[in-house]
Amino acid sequence: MALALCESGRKHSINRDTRDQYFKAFTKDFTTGENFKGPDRELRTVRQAMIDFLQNHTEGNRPPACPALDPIRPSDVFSLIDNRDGRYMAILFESNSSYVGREVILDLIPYENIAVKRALAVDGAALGKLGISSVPSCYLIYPNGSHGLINTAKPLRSFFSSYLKSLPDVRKKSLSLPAKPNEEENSEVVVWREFDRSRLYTADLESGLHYLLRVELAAHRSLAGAELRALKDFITIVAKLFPGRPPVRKLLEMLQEWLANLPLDRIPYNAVLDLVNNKMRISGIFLTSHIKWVGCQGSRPELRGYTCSLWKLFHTLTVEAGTHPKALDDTGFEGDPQAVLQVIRRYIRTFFGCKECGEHFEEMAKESMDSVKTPDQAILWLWKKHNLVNSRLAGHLSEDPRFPKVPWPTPDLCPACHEETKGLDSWDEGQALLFLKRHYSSDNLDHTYSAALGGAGDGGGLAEAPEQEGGPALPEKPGDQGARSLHPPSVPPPRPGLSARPRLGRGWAGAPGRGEAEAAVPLLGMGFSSLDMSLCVVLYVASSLFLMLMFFFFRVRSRRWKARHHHPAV
Ligand SMILES: Cc1cc2nc3c(=O)[nH]c(=O)nc-3n(C[C@H](O)[C@H](O)[C@H](O)COP(=O)(O)OP(=O)(O)OC[C@H]3O[C@@H](n4cnc5c(N)ncnc54)[C@H](O)[C@@H]3O)c2cc1C
Repeated sequence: MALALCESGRKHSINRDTRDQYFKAFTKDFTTGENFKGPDRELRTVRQAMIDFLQNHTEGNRPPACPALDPIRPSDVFSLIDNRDGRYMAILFESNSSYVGREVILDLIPYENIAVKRALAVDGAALGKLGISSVPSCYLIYPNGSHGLINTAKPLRSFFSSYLKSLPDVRKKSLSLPAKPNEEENSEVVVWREFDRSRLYTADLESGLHYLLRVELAAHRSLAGAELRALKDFITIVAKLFPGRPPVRKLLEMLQEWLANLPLDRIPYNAVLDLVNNKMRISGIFLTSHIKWVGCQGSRPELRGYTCSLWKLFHTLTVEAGTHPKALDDTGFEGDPQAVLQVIRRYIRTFFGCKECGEHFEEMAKESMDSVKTPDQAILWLWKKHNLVNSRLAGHLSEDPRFPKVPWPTPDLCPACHEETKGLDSWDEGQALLFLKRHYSSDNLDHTYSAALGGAGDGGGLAEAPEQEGGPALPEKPGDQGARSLHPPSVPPPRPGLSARPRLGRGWAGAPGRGEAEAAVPLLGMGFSSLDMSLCVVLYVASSLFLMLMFFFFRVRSRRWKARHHHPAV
């Protein structure tokens, strides 16, 4: 709860077993706390009691991180306008009994470049001057001195808080990170791409697919058994449901058909890579070999990126399955509402580089994936679990201060999704489902910044070194501290085609060795891949057998003919 953020001394705590006890910050003497006896034990009542307790006890031994919770006078707003301090100043006008102002003040504690105050709607003249006709309302003074009422769809705490958090330059205070050892790395220039949070960017999905197929899978030298089945099923689902551009869809379809018709029970990863790189130079097939994050950009190279794009891909797949019921016909997955989720689950378990993340996901899947009975429930299941992950990771070192982990969609993206029930934020799941179907649909795909579509063989051309702008947020080696579980390896980006295997960080299961990477080098300098060479060997053996058969066939025939010729029937 936000209250805990105010204290640098003891924590206020609630003993839920018996009665609520509160401990003042910086209490030195032994104490059993102060009892609270409210009218009920509802969450809202307890939360408001905590706010009262915090507000009342702060006079003497005030925790330095705790902002003032007492109201200012409405007329003080005018002096705040005159004496601005370069930050945003938000003033919540509310009635005497309202807690919205204090809740928004507490919600914004972890954010910088903004201060929030509250005022009671008692001075009609001042309210009139400010144009306030109803409460609660939020009056905002901008850093440049302009000011006015803000417009939110509903006058609720979550809407005010979300609006204020999303103001330009309002960021989560960053937790101190260990300094990077290399000065040069710090001076890396990252070009920022402006984007619209309400759109889904093709560049993110395609960069994610490139990473998945050419980097994440490359940690597996060869694929057999359960791994191969997990890959086949995942590629089937993606090939049938990926809503992106036709050349990428065609590549996925080709890969899926190849995997589906494979007579072998073990394949080298290089064979997959050859297809992804379109070594056969089939026209109309293309997947970028460049990473270009747009909606998944991080404010630092090690933040966001791949894992963000993976979530977006997964949501897109569940939504496509929910909105195109026939898409999985003839795949063996038709009619199974859990199919997409179960295939995603096996991908995460088998291939996702962040093992710790995979374990968390598996726990959630074990707990409730079986309860999914319709494609719409599958969409909602993934959405809810993603929000659970968001709340678990809020405040984590892997959180990008520019993209705080908050329940999604935020009220500005989907006002209809948010409700307040008994004073607590709640979701309208029907509206959330509609929103998810819109947001993750092909109609919402934005091709801005996506790679120019190359001709045959351009995807992963041999001479092409991939650009890796912003750096992907690589899942990191298992076993490292959770907080640092998504750091990029300190290695150059992979070179698809030529030694196509990336040099991955320690601990990645099956990270390829040098010898294997060299196996992907074109053989005989003639552009033959290992797939081409194995096909040649098979053809060679088959034609030799055929020639030998023909030889014996004609030999036997000519002997019979000779025998008949020398001993004619009488
Ligand atoms: C399956 C999986 C499990 C993970 N588990 C862990 C873990 O245990 N520990 C860890 O440190 N990291 C984990 N990660 C990574 C982590 O969840 C984030 O991807 C990463 O921190 C980057 O966060 P982000 O800000 O880009 O937003 P992300 O959480 O990656 O979200 C990407 C985008 O999806 C949209 N979005 C956000 N929430 C939702 C939602 N509820 N429904 C639909 N769309 C939404 C938003 O547009 C957001 O920008 C996991 C990733 C995946 C794919």
